[in-house]
Amino acid sequence: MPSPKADGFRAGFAVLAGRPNAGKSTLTNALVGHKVAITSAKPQTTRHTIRGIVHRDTFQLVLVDTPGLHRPRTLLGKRLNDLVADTLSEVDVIGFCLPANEKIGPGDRYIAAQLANVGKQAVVAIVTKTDTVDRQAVTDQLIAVEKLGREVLGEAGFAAIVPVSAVEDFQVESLASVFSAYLPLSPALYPDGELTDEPEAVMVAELIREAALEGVRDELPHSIAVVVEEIVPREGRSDDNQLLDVRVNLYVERPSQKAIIIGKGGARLREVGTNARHAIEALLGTKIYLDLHVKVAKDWQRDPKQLVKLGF
Ligand SMILES: Nc1nc2c(ncn2[C@@H]2O[C@H](COP(=O)(O)OP(=O)(O)OP(=O)(O)O)[C@@H](O)[C@H]2O)c(=O)[nH]1
Repeated sequence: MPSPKADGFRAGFAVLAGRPNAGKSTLTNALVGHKVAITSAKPQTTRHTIRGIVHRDTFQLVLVDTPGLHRPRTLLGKRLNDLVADTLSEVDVIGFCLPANEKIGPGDRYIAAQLANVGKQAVVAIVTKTDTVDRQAVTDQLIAVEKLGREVLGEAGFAAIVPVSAVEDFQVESLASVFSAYLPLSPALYPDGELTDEPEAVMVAELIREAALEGVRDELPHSIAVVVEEIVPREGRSDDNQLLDVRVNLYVERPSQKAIIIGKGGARLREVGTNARHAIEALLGTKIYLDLHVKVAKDWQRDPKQLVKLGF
């Protein structure tokens, strides 16, 4: 591996924006490739969650996520808009995902307008899922995206427009190099080392906690503890088809809180599981099977024995 201090090395943060289903997670997986090395649980800025790290010989791109960006319906008006703009201003480049197979809609325009507010960051438009449509449709979408860029960002428009297919690995590497051009000259921010179990489990726990609190933060402010029991490779799988079994217990203090987490007929817990699984797969760059259980540990916040058991 070349020295991270080599001349010309660039490192920094990028966020993938875009409405739900635009292909952000799949693209994150494709960019990150297989294993991700994470040795520190906390990114430099605690307002972001790391989704994955792209290590290359000449640059290191840290893909982060920003709460509130993708879900306009949960935004609390201007204050949260400001927060999103504020948080986004800490990344070096923004990728804005627009699927090739769907017309640009109000959700896309809403996010585009938010990105326009951020100010100085380059916004790279990414036309995703190009494998789902024919060439002409990709061309038409590129033209529509160009027009959107000029509408929301002024004459200069988007910094670049890159068509990609994460599924067919079309232009994924080109996109990584386009991003790298906007990163500052800097040594690598995270070591390209071995994955150690402990920080990996911390990150996984954080992603599950975040998914479990989504939408119920007011009802369950500090009443959730997440314990990752084990992360083990499933036996008998080939190297290019690995699966990790991730076993997790989620502790709440009261049965009423357990009911909130689980939701009607288990619907909410299934959603939590799916969201957490996507995030963890993007982080680890490999498929996982998430075995998630909710348990009541009475008054764990006040009980030192429980706290020790829960890893505090
Ligand atoms: N054919 C094809 N399908 C894709 C591609 N990228 C994503 N998809 C599919 O599109 C759907 C949504 O992709 P995700 O990556 O989950 O989208 P997302 O933007 O992360 O969605 P949210 O998590 O809801 O915000 C999934 O069913 C993917 O399999 C692609 O390049 N080609």
